[in-house]
Amino acid sequence: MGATTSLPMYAVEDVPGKGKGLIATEDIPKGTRITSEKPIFTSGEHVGTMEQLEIRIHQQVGSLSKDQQREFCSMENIYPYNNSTERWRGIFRTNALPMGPELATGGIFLKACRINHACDNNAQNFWNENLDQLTIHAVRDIVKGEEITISYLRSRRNRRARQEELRENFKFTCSCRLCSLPPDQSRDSDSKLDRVHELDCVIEEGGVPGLVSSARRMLGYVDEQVRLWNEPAPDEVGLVRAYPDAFQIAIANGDLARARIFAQRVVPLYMNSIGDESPGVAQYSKLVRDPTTHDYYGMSMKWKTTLDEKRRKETAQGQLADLRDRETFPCFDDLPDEQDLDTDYFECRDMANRRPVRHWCFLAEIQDFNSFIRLQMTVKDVDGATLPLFFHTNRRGDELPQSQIQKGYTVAILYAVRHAFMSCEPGIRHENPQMMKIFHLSLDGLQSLSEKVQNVSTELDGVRTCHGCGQKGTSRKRCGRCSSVWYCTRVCQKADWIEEGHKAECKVLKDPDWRAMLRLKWDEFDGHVHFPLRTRETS
Ligand SMILES: C[S@@+](CC[C@H](N)C(=O)[O-])C[C@H]1O[C@@H](n2cnc3c(N)ncnc32)[C@H](O)[C@@H]1O
Repeated sequence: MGATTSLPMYAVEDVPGKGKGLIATEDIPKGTRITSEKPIFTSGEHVGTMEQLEIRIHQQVGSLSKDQQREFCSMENIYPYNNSTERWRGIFRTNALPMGPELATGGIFLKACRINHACDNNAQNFWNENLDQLTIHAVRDIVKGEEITISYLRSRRNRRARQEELRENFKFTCSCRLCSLPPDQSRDSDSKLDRVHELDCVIEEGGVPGLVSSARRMLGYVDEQVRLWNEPAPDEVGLVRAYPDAFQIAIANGDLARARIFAQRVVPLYMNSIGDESPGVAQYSKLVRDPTTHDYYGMSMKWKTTLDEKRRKETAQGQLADLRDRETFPCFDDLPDEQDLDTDYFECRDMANRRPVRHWCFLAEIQDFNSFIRLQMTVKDVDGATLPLFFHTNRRGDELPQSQIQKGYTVAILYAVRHAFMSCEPGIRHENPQMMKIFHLSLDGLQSLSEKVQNVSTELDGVRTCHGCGQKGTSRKRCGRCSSVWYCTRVCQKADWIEEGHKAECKVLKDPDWRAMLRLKWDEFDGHVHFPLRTRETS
């Protein structure tokens, strides 16, 4: 892949209505490097005005060989001119191809500049800074006799926008396959391209902060783009733009498993369109090996996964919630800010009417507390960050019973938001006691318990796992207090109670709030829930 054969696989020929163009002289499979070449001259990097460009081109053309000058002068010029300097500038502006993504520098390439445009191009031009050459790769299979085409457009918009851009910049009306679709198919194609463009704009508008603050929404948009680019058949030119976005969203939120999958999808797409010695292929191959090397890694860990782990799916039917799931049980940094409309958490209305799109719960372990004027705690969150928690309850009797609060217990706050205190210290200001609950277990104990419940309380074909020794069997001996765990023998049960700490867990397992927390459909919001927490299954 990416190799150029010694004989060119194309010929420069007259193409009706387009001047000259490149025609394939053999079948060219997708991914083939059709040509790779150095410019005969460039605009240079810092050309500010037309006059400067004119001077630069005059000097450059003057120093070309006679053959190169002849070739250059035979190129198309769509601009009027009065003298040779203006003519050369016109030829340069008609033909120069970009050397880099910034479009700041353009170059004249004797072969590549002969390639005409098509909106559904079958080849792609790319300035490869590793090779210091411009490459042209086939992005689709090209058959012998077919014209080789690239896209002159910044992005693929609807038919009208494309035609306007081409008329304005290149003075021709495109009649490619996409521009010549029958009206109903053209309408379908336009509405798909309009939607892709609309999604591009929203993703771009969110910028880097949006990758975290609106991660779910952004990934949903990219997912929609991928679906659109796959209809009716995969369009690699579109997909190669979408997957890097998906990678960035996953890595910015700590989801190594998905980030790696997205990086894996980028690599072959880049190989096909820009070649295996391109910086993009090197960059994404490295990210497949270790996605944590990306700059955005660590911005947030709310979707944290290890490389080989599958991200846990939303609470599926019958599946219990996982207290280690960072989306439902976020760390402090991933909570929405009191002042922001974080669309990962809220529907996009105004601040006064923001409505959650799902439920979430902040979990933290109590490190210290006092109730000098108001109840105040210092807590440690799921990421190990320490922060203050202040309670402002105005209704008398709403305060939490002091007996419930102890160092080492875990506090759970529904719909928690970040608050900046007068001292500028970040923390949580809490007002509604119904949104808070203290569990008499450490945070780690609570998280492990949710895992254990998932693993040992469920039965498969009548087979259960003994909570004491871990062996599988069909025993019917169940803890009579919490009814949540099974044992193979009384000996196992006794040992678990005394030695393995089931005594402390049992209290939590019996708690209806705990049971409801595991069974709540956290992703389905149809009104706020509060403590005492009840779901249809637990009430
Ligand atoms: C970079 S040149 C391409 C090579 C050019 N055809 C030649 O003969 O040297 C760009 C110019 O080619 C013509 N051209 C390119 N693509 C075309 C298309 N799809 N339809 C009509 N003219 C096209 C336009 O005049 C455009 O300004």
